[in-house]
Amino acid sequence: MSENHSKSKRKTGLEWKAAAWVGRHPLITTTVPALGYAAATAPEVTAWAAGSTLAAAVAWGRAHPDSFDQLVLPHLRNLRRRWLSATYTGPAWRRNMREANLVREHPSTGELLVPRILRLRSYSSAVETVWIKILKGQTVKHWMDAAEVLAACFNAERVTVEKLAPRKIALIVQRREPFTYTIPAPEIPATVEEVDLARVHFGFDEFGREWTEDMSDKHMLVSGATGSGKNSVLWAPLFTLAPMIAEGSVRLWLCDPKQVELNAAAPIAHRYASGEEASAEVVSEFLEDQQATQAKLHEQGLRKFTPSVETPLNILIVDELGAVLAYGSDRTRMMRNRQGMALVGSQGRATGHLMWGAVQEPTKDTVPVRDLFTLRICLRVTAAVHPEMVLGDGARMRGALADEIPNIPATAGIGFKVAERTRTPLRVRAAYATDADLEGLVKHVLAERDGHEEQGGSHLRLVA
Ligand SMILES: Nc1ncnc2c1ncn2[C@@H]1O[C@H](COP(=O)(O)OP(=O)(O)OP(=O)(O)O)[C@@H](O)[C@H]1O
Repeated sequence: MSENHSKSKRKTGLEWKAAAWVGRHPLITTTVPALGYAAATAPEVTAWAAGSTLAAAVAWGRAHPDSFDQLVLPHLRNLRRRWLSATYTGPAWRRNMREANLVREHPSTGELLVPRILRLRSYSSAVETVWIKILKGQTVKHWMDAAEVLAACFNAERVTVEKLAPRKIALIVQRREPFTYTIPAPEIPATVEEVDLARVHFGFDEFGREWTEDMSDKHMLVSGATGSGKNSVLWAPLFTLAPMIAEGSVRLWLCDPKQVELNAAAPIAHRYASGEEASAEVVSEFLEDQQATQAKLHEQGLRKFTPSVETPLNILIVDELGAVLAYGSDRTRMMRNRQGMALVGSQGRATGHLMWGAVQEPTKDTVPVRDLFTLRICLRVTAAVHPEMVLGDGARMRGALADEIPNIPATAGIGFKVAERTRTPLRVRAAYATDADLEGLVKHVLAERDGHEEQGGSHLRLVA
């Protein structure tokens, strides 16, 4: 058979196109007619059922916002974005595709071929991901080149393209930047009793909710390029912990290989090390302390510890993990640090020995103990692979576009964490403590400590 015979100039019949559409959208094509039929035949019953469902949903949302936000809200958001907004529904989608030059005419029938939406998920009010079947002959590059026009058409701040399969891509559409202001340093609780380790204040999330973390047993990793604001994430929780630091039930072990960032906290630290060699000493002392506590708990037949002055919560804070674990000057020392931090990461939680670390490049080569961190925060990074390295597989696809955060001072402290239950990335911003705030924090802790210390003696021992 010749080519001409196999390709008809007639378009596929509308009824077949409609049937294909119905096949692709079974839920909507069964529920809408069913509701229409019910409303026509039994309007009162339908109105009563609709009213009760609405009332139940409102009651649920008010009684238990957490489960409602987790189980119901995402579906409502998907529905609204996909079918009720003028971006992705039939004519609007076709218009947007035409504007972005992503449509084509069928060579023989002249029919307008439009890329097809396969699925949409609105992971938060700020981000949605749209799976698309692209046209034959189109490449990811066509779409990347059109990203700016698409953002304008969708009325979005940014659109990023991910390749999934030869003719399948995902558009990650970021609607808006929720943070246009700097968040001031957290308040210091007045007394130790007011400190809730399960709700340590870090800043705010994209929904305007307070961003708090349970820091009683978390190892925290903060990743971000230079100037992304990693220090603000390390400093913010110290404000909530201040009364415990003053009392001695939280002890800070600081490693400052770059010799600048954590310097201000030296006076309130249990140990402070500046430089690589001293940092290695602190890591090994920290491990010794962990092992001694393990032995003590074992002796007393205890399996769990509660922070107190006698059994304090110890936090090892390493300003630049790379310098301690990967590109420091002494290889043997780095291997010892790796081993030490691996033991802290795997066994420290039971004895109240936690580690918090900041890193610019979150690769396994730089942070071999990466997977041992139980709370991970990804600020602005320099590569598209970094968000996945820090936050886990699929995080970027779900909207953690940390590599797309503009490299400008106004975005410092903005990043993503992953919501524990849903694995959905949450955009957050850390509070920012100015030099004066840090000075105030240190003064406050020292003054409180004086009050606690009739017994005398300094908590600080500098490692030279
Ligand atoms: N949470 C924040 N909110 C607003 N601005 C911030 C925040 N954190 C930092 N900044 C601003 O960004 C600047 C750089 O921050 P910072 O030094 O903490 O970055 P970094 O990631 O630690 O960089 P480096 O790796 O070079 O040490 C700060 O001097 C401050 O002006």
